Amino acid sequence: MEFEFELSQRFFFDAAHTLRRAHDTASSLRVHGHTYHAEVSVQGARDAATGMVVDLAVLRAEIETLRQTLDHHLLDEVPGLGTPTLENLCAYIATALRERQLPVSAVRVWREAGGDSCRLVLPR
Ligand SMILES: Nc1nc2c(c(=O)[nH]1)N=C([C@H](O)[C@H](O)COP(=O)(O)OP(=O)(O)OP(=O)(O)O)CN2
Ligand SMILES: [Zn+2]
Repeated sequence: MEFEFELSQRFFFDAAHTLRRAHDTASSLRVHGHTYHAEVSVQGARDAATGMVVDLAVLRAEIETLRQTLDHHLLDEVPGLGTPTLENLCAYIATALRERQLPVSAVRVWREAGGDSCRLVLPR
């Protein structure tokens, strides 16, 4: 029987943004920062030779490359992100890593301070 595994790695980044929205706009409109936390999950069967779904060192290296496009950036100006919401951050991270041929199954992004969290589950 072939098992399916899910590996996950976490990272964080500090970034600024503004957020235009109908509700409670004053503070959100000013440029301000957050510490964002993210967790990327990859899913699949083991490679018979390596016993791995994907080498965690490879995943970590790809995440670090991606992280550099977000950390200490003004998210409003990050190409391809769109409005800097948690949803768009999840989609941005998932898209970037899938483009690197990683079998991403889910991405979660959250902010500890306000308790906000968003999880994106991708179809297989
Ligand atoms: N569907 C979504 N709704 C909202 C999002 C989101 O990402 N998806 N984000 C926000 C705000 O960014 C969030 O409420 C935090 O408020 P913000 O003005 O950005 O910063 P604060 O300092 O007020 O929040 P802290 O988390 O306490 O730093 C709203 N809706
Ligand atoms: Zn904010």
